[in-house]
Amino acid sequence: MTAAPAASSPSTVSHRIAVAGASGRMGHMLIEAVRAADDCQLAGALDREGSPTLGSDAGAFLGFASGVAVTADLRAGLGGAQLLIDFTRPEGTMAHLAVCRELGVQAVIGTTGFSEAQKAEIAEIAKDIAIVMAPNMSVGVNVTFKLLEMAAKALSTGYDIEVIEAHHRHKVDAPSGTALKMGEVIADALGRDLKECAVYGREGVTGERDPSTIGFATIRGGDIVGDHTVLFAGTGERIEISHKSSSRAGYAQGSLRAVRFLAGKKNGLFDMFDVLGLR
Ligand SMILES: NC(=O)C1=CN([C@@H]2O[C@H](COP(=O)(O)OP(=O)(O)OC[C@H]3O[C@@H](n4cnc5c(N)ncnc54)[C@H](OP(=O)(O)O)[C@@H]3O)[C@@H](O)[C@H]2O)C=CC1
Ligand SMILES: O=C(O)C1=N[C@H](C(=O)O)C[C@H](O)C1
Repeated sequence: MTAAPAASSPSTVSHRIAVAGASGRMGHMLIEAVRAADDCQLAGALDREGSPTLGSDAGAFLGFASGVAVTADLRAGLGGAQLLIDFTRPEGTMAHLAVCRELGVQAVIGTTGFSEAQKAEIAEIAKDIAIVMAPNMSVGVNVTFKLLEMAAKALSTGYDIEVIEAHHRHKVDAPSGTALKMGEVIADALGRDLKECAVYGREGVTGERDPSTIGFATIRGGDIVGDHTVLFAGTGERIEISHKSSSRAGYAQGSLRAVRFLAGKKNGLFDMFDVLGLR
């Protein structure tokens, strides 16, 4: 009888992953998730120039030696990796992607706040390398997008639609990428263009609500991980569809599902609907 290889034996490791924003909230979560996954291996860790973590072991915050030093040298950080997981800022992601393209490294992008021009550039880059990009990697949020599509179609007249989101005090973009995606899903389901019907906050004498609009409200405070509610307000009733994250672990686990989905793919731009089979 042949013994099965140990779960952590090198023969089971198939995904060599670099993590960008290695000292960030998501960077830490991802390094921990990669460490815990039998089929993943940390192959690079990036932080930007000036970061106090440069040169230290990427696992130090967990008290373990990963053998990977945090670097700001993109070619050194990506050289040994098959894939980059990037949760940073749009300008950082764009710089990282340029090197990924050069080296043939795939990418899972969780960063939010891209401009339309940056999104178009990412679609161009995806002609050369395979990319999964999504404003929210959690399974629950992506299922919520599907619920919203169904609700919007069923409640297409007589209901005012408002997207309300709350996040921690450190978040720099608003509305959240997830809230914007919720707006897009609803607008698409209703045959509207979000660019034309979105209302981002209200102040002063606004006049009565235009029923064709989709409103957004943003709350920032404390350590809220991420709450999203879509309100369909009708006459005599309200429907609320909510998702609340109480941990970032779901974003990291979703990212690893995206890593596995990309295995063997040469190019193309995908999202979590592709990864989760929700399209
Ligand atoms: N898709 C999803 O499921 C999720 C997406 N996000 C998104 O991920 C991103 C990061 O979130 P979070 O981890 O909370 O943020 P943090 O601020 O905690 O971490 C960001 C990391 O990126 C680094 N960074 C910032 N700017 C640059 C740059 N120009 N180039 C390279 N690195 C840079 C930071 O370095 P430094 O510390 O030096 O500034 C830090 O290490 C946000 O856009 C957020 O919206 C977050 C959670 C889930
Ligand atoms: O910055 C965050 O924290 C989060 N950002 C993402 C977004 O902008 O939607 C996803 C999640 O809500 C957490």
